[in-house]
Formats: sequence, structure tokens, C-alpha cells
Amino acid sequence: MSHAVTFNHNKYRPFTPVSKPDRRWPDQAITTAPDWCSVDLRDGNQALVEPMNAQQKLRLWDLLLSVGFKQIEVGFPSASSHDFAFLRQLIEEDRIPEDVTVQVLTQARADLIGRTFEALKGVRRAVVHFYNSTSTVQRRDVFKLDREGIKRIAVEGARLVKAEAAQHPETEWVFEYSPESFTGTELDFAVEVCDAVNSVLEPTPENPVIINLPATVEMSTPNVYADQIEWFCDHVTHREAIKISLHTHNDRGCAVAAAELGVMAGADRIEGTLMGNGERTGNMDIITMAMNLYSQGVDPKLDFGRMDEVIAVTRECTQLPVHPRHPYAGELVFTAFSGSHQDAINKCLARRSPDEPWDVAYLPIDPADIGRNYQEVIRINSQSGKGGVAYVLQRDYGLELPRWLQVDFSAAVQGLAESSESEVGSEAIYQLFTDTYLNSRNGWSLGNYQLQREGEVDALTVTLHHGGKELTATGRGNGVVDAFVDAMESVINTRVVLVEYSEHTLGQSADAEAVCYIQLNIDGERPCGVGRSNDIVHASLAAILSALDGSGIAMTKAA
Ligand SMILES: CC(=O)SCCNC(=O)CCNC(=O)[C@H](O)C(C)(C)COP(=O)(O)OP(=O)(O)OC[C@H]1O[C@@H](n2cnc3c(N)ncnc32)[C@H](O)[C@@H]1OP(=O)(O)O
Ligand SMILES: CC(C)C(=O)C(=O)O
Repeated sequence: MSHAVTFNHNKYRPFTPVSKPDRRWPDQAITTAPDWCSVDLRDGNQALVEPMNAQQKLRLWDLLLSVGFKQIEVGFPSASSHDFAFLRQLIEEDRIPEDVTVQVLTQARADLIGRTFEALKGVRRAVVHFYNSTSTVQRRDVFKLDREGIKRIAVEGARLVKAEAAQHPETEWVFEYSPESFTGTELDFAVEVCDAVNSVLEPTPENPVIINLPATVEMSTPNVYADQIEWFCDHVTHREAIKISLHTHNDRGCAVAAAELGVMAGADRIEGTLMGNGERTGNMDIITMAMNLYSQGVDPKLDFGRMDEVIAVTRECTQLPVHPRHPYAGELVFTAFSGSHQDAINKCLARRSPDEPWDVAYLPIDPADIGRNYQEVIRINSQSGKGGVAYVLQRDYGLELPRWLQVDFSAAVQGLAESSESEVGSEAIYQLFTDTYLNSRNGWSLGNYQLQREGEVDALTVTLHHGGKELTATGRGNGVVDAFVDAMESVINTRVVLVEYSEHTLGQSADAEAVCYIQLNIDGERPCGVGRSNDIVHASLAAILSALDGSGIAMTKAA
């Protein structure tokens, strides 16, 4: 394969690690949920091919409330009349619950800040989130300003939001400042700018400012981001009066990991979106991070118990598909196709008692917790093994196949899966089971039989049908199974050894059907058979005949 001349890694530079020999975050664990802020209606919306209409925004807003978000960034009202109108609608229709705070974004620019406060008029409580880019590249190429110039934008923004807020004391104001493109900003400069902003805002522990440190572009491994967060927390002034918020993007695929390590490094708050929708590769996926906490026994303070509804509404509003393997939410994430996984899941679920902590191989959480059922856990294709097939027959048809029959039957399922080159559904598996063991394969069927007890010995006379002909056989033995094996030995004139026998009823009642599973040894061949009847004796005889019938060679001697 020839390489395109443009595919040249020499064009790029590695990220600079943070020199931090005293790092503490690797020893931390997350034991409580951070404060969550959904930015679906702002960062998520600004990244959509077709931004949400008013109806879709309301739908998503209601969903976010029902999941339990207490802080929701609802838009950039100074940038768009739609965002402005949506915020007005929430305020004027009194749609913001007492315990929920709306947040709005604005650049640190006078006209935009003025318009932002217009949009917020009459709101009970709000987070005003202002930002300006501080990164080296944006300073050089976008703003063409030095550090002082960039700091001035931030400080002026802080002064303006504070002044605007002071004119509306009826509202409870919270300020949030982002040194946008924090991950491309020298750490000392990020601290310098945020300190300067805070010297205007004058936060206190009772009235803290939110300092949001965005990985506007994810530029390094998550450990470096965590180092940056810890370094920032160690050096910023008035840490006790600041809520450190994180807002990670997923350019390198590690937005959730970065946010998690960032929380370990001292952050209090997380901004993100459902399913990680957002600019480019998206924002941090709050579902994944919250469910990661949940799976560790930490209350995520968000309720994803109705995951399918969350997915349906999000998909409808964003018009974005959900990957079938999206963590926790995707259609296939609790499904095992491969044999060894199925076998392990099957055994763990069978052994598990419901009052013990969840500990099931390959399933990090109980699918039932998010409204999924076990139906989807095990699905069958050519990668599947006997355990999975047995699980499906047990789950859907109550058949408890003994291990040796699982082995025998899995070859048939494998053959079907390979020839069909597709998934094999539960009904097709059952049909194959019926065709393989329950329907006569070579035309033999059981007619009447008579059993007589003579002392310690049972004598059996049985009628067999084949191709319109009738054949009577007799046998003696210790019990009816033994007597029938004896009768069949005389029919095929070959030694028949009963190797395995297993039975169960299909239900609790006295007249419940019985299922009998048999394995024979005939000249080294080990045919298996299954019989099913309201009468256990009939089921046993039918199973033996099924095994003989299926073996083909044996019964040709009788035909
Ligand atoms: C990482 C993020 O997601 S940040 C949020 C991004 N979201 C959005 O941008 C929402 C949609 N944006 C918009 O509709 C528009 O950009 C507006 C209304 C906000 C601004 O519109 P305009 O002023 O017409 O245009 P534009 O966005 O191109 O503005 C760029 C100007 O603002 C300046 N600017 C950009 N960001 C900031 C900032 N945070 N603070 C101060 N000035 C800024 C730029 O230097 C540039 O200045 P110049 O015109 O002197 O060259
Ligand atoms: C405005 C900021 C927080 C942002 O959206 C980003 O940096 O991605």
C-alpha cells in the first residue's frame, strides 16, 4: 500500500507533560458524584447539523429535568434569537423548577453580555457563564494579542457581568468563567487570568465562582489533563471560594477518562452532554460517566433507569444515531454472541442470589437497572457456543438441556449459523431442536405399548411404526427404560447402551409435560434423543427411539 504524501506525522508536535512530581490525584477515588451541568441545549445544540427547534428543545429540557439535572446550560441567548426566545419561554412559562438553575453562555463582550442579561430578566437564579480564549494559538492568530491583552478581555467581561447583575438584585446570580482552550494555555497564565477575573468577582465560600477549565480540544492523555487540573487547584488564589468545573471534549476519545481523572485531581463539577453529542467528536458523555459511578456503588445523582426513553428522546431531538455499542446505552452492550462469554454469563446468572452484590462476568451492571431485560443478553450466531444455546432454550422454552446434549446440539446450531451467515433467533433454534430430536428424522414412531411386572423384572411389548409398516418388539429389564432398550436391541440386532438419562417437567402442575433426554452408545456412536409427553414413561421411550432414529445406521437394520 502506498502512503499518501500528506500523511506525515512529522507535521505534529507531542504535547508537553506537566512537571509535577508531587501529584496526588492517582491515589484518589471518586466516592461522590460531582455537580452535573448538562450543556446539551448549548454546546450539543451548536454542533448539530440542524439545530433543535423550540419543540425539540422543550422535549430535551423536560428529559433533562426528569433525569435529575439541577444545572442546565440552556443556550447562548446573545448569539441566537432562538436561544433567546427559548430562555424567555422557560422563564415566562415558569418552567424552571425551584431546585434547578439555568445557565447561559456568552463571550466576554459588552454587547453580548448586555443582551444576555436581557434574556435572563425575571429569572429566579442563573449561572452567567462568560469566556474568552486564552490559548497560545488563539492569542497569536485569532486575537493577535499578548497575555495582557487577553487578560484585559477577561477582566472587562467580569466587570461587565458583575455590573449587569448588580442591576437585577431580584435574581440570585452565579458567575462562571472559562479560560476557553484551557488545554492549550500555559498553566501559569490560566491561573493568572482566573485570579484576575476573581479579583473583580470577589467570590466567597458562601457565594463561590465557578471556574470552568475546558479541554476545548482534547490535546493530551487524560493523566496530563489531571495534572493540569491539580496544578491549577494548587496555584489558584481563593480555591476555597471556587468551584472547579470541567468541560472536556473527546478529540482523542478520552473525554470521560479525562473528566474522571480531573475529578480525582480536585474538580467539583462536570459539564457534558447525553451520549456525548457536541462539537467535532463531541463533549464528555454524562451517561457514561454517571453510569461508571453507578457501577462502582456510587450514587450518580442522575437517574438513567429508563435508558431507552433517554435514548429515544435524545435521538429524536438531535437527529443523531446512537452507536449500538455506545457504553451503557447502545442496543448491543449487554449482548454476548461469543461462546465463552455466554457460558460464563449463564453460569454466573444461574448461581447468583439476588441479595448479593452484582458480580457477573462480562456484565459490569445488571441490565435490568436501566430497563433492559435478559432477553438481549445472549444472542446466537456462528461465534456462539453451547452455553448460549442452552440459555436461550431454557429462557424461552423451559428446556433444561444436560451438558452432553448441549454439546451435541451446539454442532447443529453452529451449522445453521454458518450456513445462514447471520444471527439465529430463538424460534429458529427451537425449530432446529424439534427437527433434530423431537420430530422423527428417519420415520420411526412409537405406537402402543404394554408393560407387565413379573416379580423383579419388567416385560414390555411395544409397537413401532415405520413407512406404513408396523413392527412389534418385546424386551425385559429392570424398569421400563431397560426393557425398551432390550426390545430395541433385538430389533436392530446390535448392543445398545444407555449412557445418559435426564428428565424434568415443564411446569409445576401434576399434569405438566415431561421432557426426557437420552444418550445411547451404539457401536461407539453416541446418538442423543429427546422425548416429550404428558406421561414420563412415554417421554422416556420416545427419547430412546428418537436417539435410535436419529442415529440412522442403527434403525436401517430394522427397516
Ligand atoms: C468552545 C465553544 O464552544 S465556545 C461557544 C461557541 N458558540 C458560538 O460561537 C455560538 C454562535 N456564535 C455566534 O453566533 C457568533 O459567533 C456571535 C454572535 C457570538 C458573535 O458574532 P460575530 O461578532 O459576528 O462574529 P464572530 O463570532 O466571528 O466574532 C469573532 C470576533 O469576536 C472576537 N471574540 C471571539 N471570542 C471572543 C470572546 N470570548 N471574548 C471576546 N471577544 C471574542 C474575535 O476576536 C473576533 O473579533 P474581530 O471581529 O475583531 O476579529
Ligand atoms: C465555552 C467553553 C466552555 C466551551 O464550550 C469549550 O471550551 O468547549
